[in-house]
Amino acid sequence: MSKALLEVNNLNFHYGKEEIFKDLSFSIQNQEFISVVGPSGSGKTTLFRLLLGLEEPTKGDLLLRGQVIKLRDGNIGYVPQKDLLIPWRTIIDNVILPLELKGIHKKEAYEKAAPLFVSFGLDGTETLFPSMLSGGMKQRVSFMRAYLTGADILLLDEPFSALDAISRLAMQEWLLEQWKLLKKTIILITHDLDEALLMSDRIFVTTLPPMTKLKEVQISLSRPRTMEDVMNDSSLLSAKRELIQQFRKEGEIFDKRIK
Ligand SMILES: Nc1ncnc2c1ncn2[C@@H]1O[C@H](COP(=O)(O)OP(=O)(O)OP(=O)(O)O)[C@@H](O)[C@H]1O
Repeated sequence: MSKALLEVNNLNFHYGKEEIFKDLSFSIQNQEFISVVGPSGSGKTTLFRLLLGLEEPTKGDLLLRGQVIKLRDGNIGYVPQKDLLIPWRTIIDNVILPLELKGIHKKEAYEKAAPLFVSFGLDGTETLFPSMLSGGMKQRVSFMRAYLTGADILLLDEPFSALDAISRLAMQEWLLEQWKLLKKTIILITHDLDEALLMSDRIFVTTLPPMTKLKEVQISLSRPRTMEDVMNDSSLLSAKRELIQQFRKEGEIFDKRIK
């Protein structure tokens, strides 16, 4: 296998006395689609904060193309659970924000963003305001904004959790197309197992802190995939069973801790 795009080596991190990661190591290859699933409070968001350079490891390395990740170096983009669009800026002014922050002139930023509106399914929304868009459209705007940072890796934190089932499925299929087209590496936090099975090359399962190891499930179903393929594939059924058993185990540990 080629050299990893992202490498996490012996990561240690704690909030005060609470140890979240202890000697955690993993790596991610260029253009992989990784989902992260696991119980609430197991450190998924904290892992994203470390990758974004918003927290510093107590010990260990986080390397992107062999270089230590620095605070907001712009090589990792982020799509949050809530779109966090600025309500008083038009859609195009929202998406060019990362370019403006880099000091790129507004006219040039518009020229860069404008052609993307069609492929992001947002044609005609340029001069509208966020409140005029559906939830799925707002998440596509948010994704376009992260893409325009020029980042190699996009971190998606439950981006579809607020959408209804039909919009969610449409967005999942849309995201898979974009991932293939844009040739990015995606790490997606989700609580939806079917979503993880549909999207991922590998699923990382987080465990309650202190986490020393990510359990990993490889999804070998061929692409392109649909949700029907996921539902009809018997090998995925056993992957799902394995994931559910893992969650039950974590649930039992959690129950013991709170009793
Ligand atoms: N800023 C903080 N200060 C102190 N402790 C924190 C902070 N953020 C998170 N924690 C604690 O760290 C642990 C991991 O939290 P984190 O939010 O990363 O988990 P998570 O897996 O993303 O959870 P969820 O699925 O509920 O979003 C939890 O015990 C949480 O209470």
